[in-house]
Amino acid sequence: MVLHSEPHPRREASGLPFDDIRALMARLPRLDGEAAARAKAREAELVKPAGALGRLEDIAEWLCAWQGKTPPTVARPLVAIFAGAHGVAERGVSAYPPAVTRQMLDAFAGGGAAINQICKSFDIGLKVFDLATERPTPDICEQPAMSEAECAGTMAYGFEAIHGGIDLLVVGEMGIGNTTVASTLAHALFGGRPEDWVGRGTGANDVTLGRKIDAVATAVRVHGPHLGDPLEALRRVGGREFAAIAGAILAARMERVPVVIDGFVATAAAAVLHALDASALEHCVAGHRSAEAAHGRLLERLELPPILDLGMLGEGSGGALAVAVIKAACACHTGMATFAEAAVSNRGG
Ligand SMILES: Cc1cc2ncn([C@H]3O[C@H](COP(=O)(O)O)[C@@H](O)[C@H]3O)c2cc1C
Ligand SMILES: O=C(O)c1cccnc1
Repeated sequence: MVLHSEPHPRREASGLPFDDIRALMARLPRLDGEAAARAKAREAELVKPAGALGRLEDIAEWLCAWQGKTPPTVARPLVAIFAGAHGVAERGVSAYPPAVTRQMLDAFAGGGAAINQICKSFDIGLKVFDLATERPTPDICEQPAMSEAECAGTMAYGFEAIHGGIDLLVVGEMGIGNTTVASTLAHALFGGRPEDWVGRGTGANDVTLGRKIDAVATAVRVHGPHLGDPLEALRRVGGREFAAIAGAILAARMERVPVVIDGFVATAAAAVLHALDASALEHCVAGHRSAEAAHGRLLERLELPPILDLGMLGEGSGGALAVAVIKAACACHTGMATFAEAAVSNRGG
């Protein structure tokens, strides 16, 4: 496991750092249609009834389309966990105290967290990005979480997730209180009522749940007039791990690295890119639908059906487990014999 710490907004000197992000968003690469067509044709030849591998066939095609090659590979998958700390957590919006975030960073480094075991089980790399967790972002109910420079700089820091020649990226997170932030972002981006987007996170009781709903409603009211721009929403009612995840997904798109989105929190970060450009998540799959009810709602809005539905809670864990399915899809697509090679009679009609 590799631990990275402290993001540095690199663009303090620049006038409008979001312009750089918008410039990237204006030139998103598209999928490789020829690779996708080759993959589809091969699926039809493999020794199985047509469509018998179900969604695995779509996944293999998606990998080829975004990696721009047939056969695809899942030889160097990576889970990137972005850790952030949130001023809003001081409002008592989580079942756990804010100190747990840094304690979990130690657990990741020591190999004792759930995500360590899942990565080990399926030979997945793990990098943890500590986004200044000793310095929580201001309470979003009172102030913006980040300046524009810090937000854009943290997105740029997220770009580093794809360095090192990876062929599949899982985006995950750690940050006590961040389901409240995710709910606020979702409410800011999609409207509705605060309670539509709020759930129990790590196990909030009814009192804590009430505080979560209040916090979401307050933050959206305080920043209301500015939330029409998704990047403004990200910097005002988001947090550092949200910015870094959005940046990592964007960098992966530019480099044609397919992405697996983990739970509710990672999906809320991804939703910012989707709000900027509805095609921005075409290189992504949802690895897992978490126990948070609002996650399902968000995935429906983004038209991202989850691969798994196991009631897991963040840390990249559900996304990492989905890598096992994606590896199997890749192995079948690559290693299976065709009807001709296996000398099995193809169907007559
Ligand atoms: C020990 C522990 C390990 C975790 N791993 C992920 N989360 C998950 O819970 C947090 C968000 O939930 P809330 O908004 O209710 O605080 C995030 O850190 C998330 O990844 C954890 C939470 C805890 C307590
Ligand atoms: O789905 C998630 O990301 C999630 C849900 C609950 C708690 N922490 C994270």
